[in-house]
Amino acid sequence: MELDVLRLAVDYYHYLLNAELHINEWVQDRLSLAEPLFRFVSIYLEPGNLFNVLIPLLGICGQDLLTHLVYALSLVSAVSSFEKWIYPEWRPLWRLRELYANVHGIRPRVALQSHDLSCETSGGMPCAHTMTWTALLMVVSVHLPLKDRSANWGPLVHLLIGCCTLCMWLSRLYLATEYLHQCLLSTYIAVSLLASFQRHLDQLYAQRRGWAVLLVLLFGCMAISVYFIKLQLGIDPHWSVRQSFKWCPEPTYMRHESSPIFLLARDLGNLMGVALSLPLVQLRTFESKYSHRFLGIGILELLNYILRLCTPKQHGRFLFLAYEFTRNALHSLILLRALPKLLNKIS
Ligand SMILES: O=P(O)(O)OC[C@H]1O[C@@H](O)[C@H](O)[C@@H](O)[C@@H]1O
Repeated sequence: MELDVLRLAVDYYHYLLNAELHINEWVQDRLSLAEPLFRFVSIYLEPGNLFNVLIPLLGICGQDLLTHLVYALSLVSAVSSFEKWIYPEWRPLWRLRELYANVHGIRPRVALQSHDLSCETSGGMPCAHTMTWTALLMVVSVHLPLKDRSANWGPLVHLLIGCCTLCMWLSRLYLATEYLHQCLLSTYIAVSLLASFQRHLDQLYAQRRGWAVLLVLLFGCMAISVYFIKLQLGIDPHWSVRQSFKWCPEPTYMRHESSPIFLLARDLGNLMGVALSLPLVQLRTFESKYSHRFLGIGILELLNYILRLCTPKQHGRFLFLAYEFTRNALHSLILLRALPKLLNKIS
């Protein structure tokens, strides 16, 4: 009986995945005019660019906003990378190609175009672009200097956030990197995470450094355990990378920086930087002049850019991961701890 229910659920899930391919096809057919916008959104608003460009830029407005953004988005992005590592779900293009490759199976009457940006190497669920983008918009909305927030501006701000999020969904659907349910669930997860983050904001800022560092190390150990558990169970930990290699029309479109292990190293690095900078209760209230903030953040991001260019990609996986972990940890540590102290002294 239980087995029948399970089989029914699995069948329904596969049916849903196949049916949803028509949504991607519809978006590609009907909204091709907006392709430049969709490409812009997926390239420039991807999580890596948010951390390296947009968050520091927004951080010029104030330390409180910067601290809130780095802390919340590091958590949200880490959750997304963990989920991708534990259970990498299908992406529409992989699934469609697999269905067509199966000579005995039923082939759906769907045609999807593959783009250079479609060659992602991590799983489809959750959509990291959607999660981090939604979280960023929500944090920024909390800091908008609006009078009478609830009565007049509240609905308008929510409408704006909704439109920007929709634009990200359409971009991912158009590039056939995500299914619609993955976009919807990602927004739901991001909103829920942000809501509970907001509820415990004071405690989170007041956390002790030692505990937080221990927790990040524990997350790291969990990620390594997942790898070995999967090997024990006969599950390929690199399934998503292999799918990408199999179906990407041009291997040079694939990027080291989007592989699941890299994403984990990047996000654990960000989290470690946040953990090392705790407690943040006082630091986030440090005031400084805009011109000083502009200069300080500008110099830091220039150095970060040079370090990114020097990433050792050809000297083995371990060096690459250790470098990325350290660079991201230092980046958030400086943004949250060293920068406010330095600017406060100068101002
Ligand atoms: O999950 P998505 O939205 O398809 O994105 C896949 C990856 O795309 C990369 O460009 C991002 O740097 C990663 O953070 C992200 O995980």
